[in-house]
Amino acid sequence: MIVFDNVGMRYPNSAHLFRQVSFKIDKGDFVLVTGHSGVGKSTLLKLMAGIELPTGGNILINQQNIGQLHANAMPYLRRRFGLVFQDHKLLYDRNSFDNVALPLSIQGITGDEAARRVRAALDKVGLLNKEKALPITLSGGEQQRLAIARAVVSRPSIVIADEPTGGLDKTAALEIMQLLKAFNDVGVTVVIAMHDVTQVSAIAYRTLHIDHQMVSTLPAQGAIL
Ligand SMILES: Nc1ncnc2c1ncn2[C@@H]1O[C@H](COP(=O)(O)OP(=O)(O)OP(=O)(O)O)[C@@H](O)[C@H]1O
Repeated sequence: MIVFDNVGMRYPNSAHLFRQVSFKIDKGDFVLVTGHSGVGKSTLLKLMAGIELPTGGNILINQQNIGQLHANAMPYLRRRFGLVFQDHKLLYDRNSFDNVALPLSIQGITGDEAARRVRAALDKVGLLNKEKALPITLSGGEQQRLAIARAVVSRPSIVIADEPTGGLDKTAALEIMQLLKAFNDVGVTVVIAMHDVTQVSAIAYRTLHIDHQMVSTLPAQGAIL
């Protein structure tokens, strides 16, 4: 569970992005973070994942206050999260298999166990037949699916995706959303930042809308696929 309790955030030498923001995301929720460009969607996701720390208030991840965590504990917290960025952050000199294996090798998981988990993740995103392909040879949608495989290979309980459908056509965008929904259907909490929600109207979700330094919670919208 993710709890924001009176959270404030301002970058150095900048105005406040948020003031006294409070909300709760329950385990298994499927949440969209919406708002216009520059309003702070990416920052909100970074705060959730402990990549940025708030300048006020408290953020709790599964009852742990991340502001009070020892620096040594941060890597363990981050393992709960699978992160998907709009620009993929793939390694373009490594093939698909190696890209997905990377988070496992950082955790010391190698050999047969790693190979089994990498192939299971590639299979889930429909890229098992592309394990030897370099990312540059994949389409935009396939690269994004590869980034999702890399994000879920460590079996995170929360997947955070920043504009995961950016730059994709409607069909590829819907595929990505269905994929994220499939992980959500087996219990993974999914939080997605998205400025254009019209692409995903067929998916049920809760919305956190950011406007004027405030975050409001809107009820579920759309219909189940
Ligand atoms: N590391 C940083 N240091 C200083 N300012 C930052 C930093 N990161 C973001 N900002 C500023 O904070 C504001 C919010 O940025 P953020 O990326 O969170 O917005 P966003 O809603 O995700 O935007 P977009 O939809 O365009 O991606 C912007 O004005 C941005 O310039």
